[in-house]
Amino acid sequence: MKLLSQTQAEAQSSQLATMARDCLIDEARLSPKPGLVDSRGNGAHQDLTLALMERSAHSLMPAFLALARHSWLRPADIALRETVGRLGRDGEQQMMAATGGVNTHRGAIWALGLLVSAAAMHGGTASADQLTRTAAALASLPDRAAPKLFSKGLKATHRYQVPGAREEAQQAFPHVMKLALPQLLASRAVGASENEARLDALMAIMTSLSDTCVLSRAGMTGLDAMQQGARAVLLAGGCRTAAGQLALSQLDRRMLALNASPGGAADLLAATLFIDRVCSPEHSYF
Ligand SMILES: CC(C)(COP(=O)(O)OP(=O)(O)OC[C@H]1O[C@@H](n2cnc3c(N)ncnc32)[C@H](O)[C@@H]1O)[C@@H](O)C(=O)NCCC(=O)NCCS
Ligand SMILES: Nc1ncnc2c1ncn2[C@@H]1O[C@H](COP(=O)(O)OP(=O)(O)OP(=O)(O)O)[C@@H](O)[C@H]1O
Repeated sequence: MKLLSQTQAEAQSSQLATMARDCLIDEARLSPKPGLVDSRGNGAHQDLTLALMERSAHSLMPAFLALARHSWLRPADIALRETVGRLGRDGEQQMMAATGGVNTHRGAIWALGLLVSAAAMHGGTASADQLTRTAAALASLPDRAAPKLFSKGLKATHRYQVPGAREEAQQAFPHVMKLALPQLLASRAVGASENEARLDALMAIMTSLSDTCVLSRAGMTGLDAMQQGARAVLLAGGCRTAAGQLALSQLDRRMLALNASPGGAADLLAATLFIDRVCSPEHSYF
């Protein structure tokens, strides 16, 4: 009996890690995304390519697998928070080794890492609400081993007095739960293709996120351009309409002109796709 449940835990952990990796690849390939790396090219980035993003996503499989295994049926306590912190930092090192020192997925490791852990903590049976609340509980606990780094993201949150990646997780991913997932479902329901529905979900995040990637490179001007441009796409009817596609290409040009890239929004789209997949009733795993 014990052996059977161990085998199940192992198989399900492996499935969670595979889903997290696939969501990163789906996000990276999704096109056309404003300012971001996609199947068309490098967006506003000098040091990133689609091939590098995909290599990075593959390099993160062991980290996601370790996160799922160590979190399996565990409660949200400081011991688990510290384990997850260590495994997340190991994942960052694996990413850096795979990319020759380029930050391809730091924010994504944080968001997806917490969600993979949360799914494993629930042993596979969780709603989107439960998943994000459990991830938030974990993200809100202190990690004594966390290095005191003054990152670009922290600098932007202090300078502009806005929430960043930590707060998004600690507040149970409001941009995923209140904006992206409802938009993904609404766009699918009106007949958008899967590609268009995902782009609409990305737009929904961009209407409101204080994306510290954009703030660091292009300040408040860049953030305003991102939020207003994304609203214009959705107001025009979203990416399945000709007007929405025109607004999207205008937003893309504007982001490139400002050297802005909404990496935080891209991470939260990957998180949205992960929750959509994990909580899908068609998913045989749950
Ligand atoms: C919390 C993290 C993301 C650091 O955030 P910080 O804002 O200090 O720094 P940094 O600029 O390096 O990275 C922020 C990244 O988050 C993403 N992001 C930017 N803005 C936002 C936002 N508003 N909401 C969500 N994500 C965002 C972007 O990808 C950005 O590059 C993370 O690297 C971290 O501290 N990890 C520690 C390891 C850990 O505890 N892991 C546990 C889960 S695996
Ligand atoms: N498709 C994508 N294109 C670009 N960035 C992405 C994409 N998907 C996710 N990201 C996120 O964006 C972040 C990278 O953004 P960025 O390059 O602005 O960060 P940086 O390396 O800290 O800053 P800079 O490039 O300004 O030196 C990563 O942490 C990653 O998680």
